[in-house]
Amino acid sequence: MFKIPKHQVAGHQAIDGNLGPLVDDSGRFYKPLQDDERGTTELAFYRSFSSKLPHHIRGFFPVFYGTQLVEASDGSGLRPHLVLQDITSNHLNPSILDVKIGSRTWSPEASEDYIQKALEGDRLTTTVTLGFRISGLQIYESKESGYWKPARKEVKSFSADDVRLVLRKFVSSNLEPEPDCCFASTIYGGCSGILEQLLELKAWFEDQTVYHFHSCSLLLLIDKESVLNGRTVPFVEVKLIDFAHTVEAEGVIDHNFLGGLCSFIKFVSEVLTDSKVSTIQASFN
Ligand SMILES: O=P(O)(O)O[C@@H]1[C@@H](OP(=O)(O)O)[C@H](OP(=O)(O)O)[C@H](O)[C@H](OP(=O)(O)O)[C@H]1OP(=O)(O)O
Ligand SMILES: Nc1ncnc2c1ncn2[C@@H]1O[C@H](COP(=O)(O)OP(=O)(O)O)[C@@H](O)[C@H]1O
Repeated sequence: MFKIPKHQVAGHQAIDGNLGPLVDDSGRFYKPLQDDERGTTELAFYRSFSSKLPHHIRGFFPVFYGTQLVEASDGSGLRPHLVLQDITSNHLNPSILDVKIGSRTWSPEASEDYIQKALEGDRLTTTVTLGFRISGLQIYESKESGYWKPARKEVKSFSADDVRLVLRKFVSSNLEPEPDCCFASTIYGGCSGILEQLLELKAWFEDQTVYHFHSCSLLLLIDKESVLNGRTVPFVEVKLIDFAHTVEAEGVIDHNFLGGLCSFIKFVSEVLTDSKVSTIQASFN
């Protein structure tokens, strides 16, 4: 039984008769293959990536189960879909950030029209200034208030300060008036926290000359309830998604992705450092 994903935060959506991804009850995510070269590019990536990446890096990608003909969400009939691991399955209230990495979201091989359209989006968002932009998000606050899931238009207008605030809210038990960042040390810090995972990815990007990941996103998923429940290992995942513009690197490092990743790491580190300073100050008061 296919359903519209409950926890999708960006990208094309299977609502109002549009073409978008579907999920099933067994933890699989079905992404429709686009008709143009974006579909063939993404399929070629998923078919080849596991043999080209070192073992310790493969876990940063959703598991790929092949393709399947599925009734498309826009009513256009059977269409091949990528069958992927649904990263959100098994989580009742995940908080999710989709962060599109790179100060350039287009591949040099793209058409002039596509480059112009992408450039406009890059300039209007923090992509050019920060080397990344938040593409979408949902943050779970509580049973009473549910999720904060700002509209696409609001997300696109985020400034650098808005990004800082979002990164604070992501690891807080409250969103207003001032996020408390009480989960920062467990979720951003720690030996399997987000920062450690990003640094592991960065170490690989400093060296890898296999792919250039244009317009690819980091999907950060956390489950604050797992921290509250005192799980020894809280649920914190970092995944890479969207390879519709990923091309072979031809022996050159992906400086576009690497630069954006370093910039994003700096933003996350600052939230962690500030939260430690606040904890120390509070202990003196
Ligand atoms: O036109 P938009 O604004 O919806 O652009 C889409 C992007 O949305 P965003 O600008 O980040 O909100 C969208 O980005 P997200 O996945 O939402 O981060 C994709 O980049 C999509 O392109 P493609 O299918 O990967 O080629 C983009 O779709 P296409 O227009 O290239 O089909
Ligand atoms: N494997 C996955 N499991 C769960 N959710 C996913 C998965 N891949 C993508 N998503 C969700 O779908 C959104 C859009 O995915 P993406 O691959 O970027 O699509 P598009 O090419 O339409 O931009 C992401 O922001 C995320 O919320």
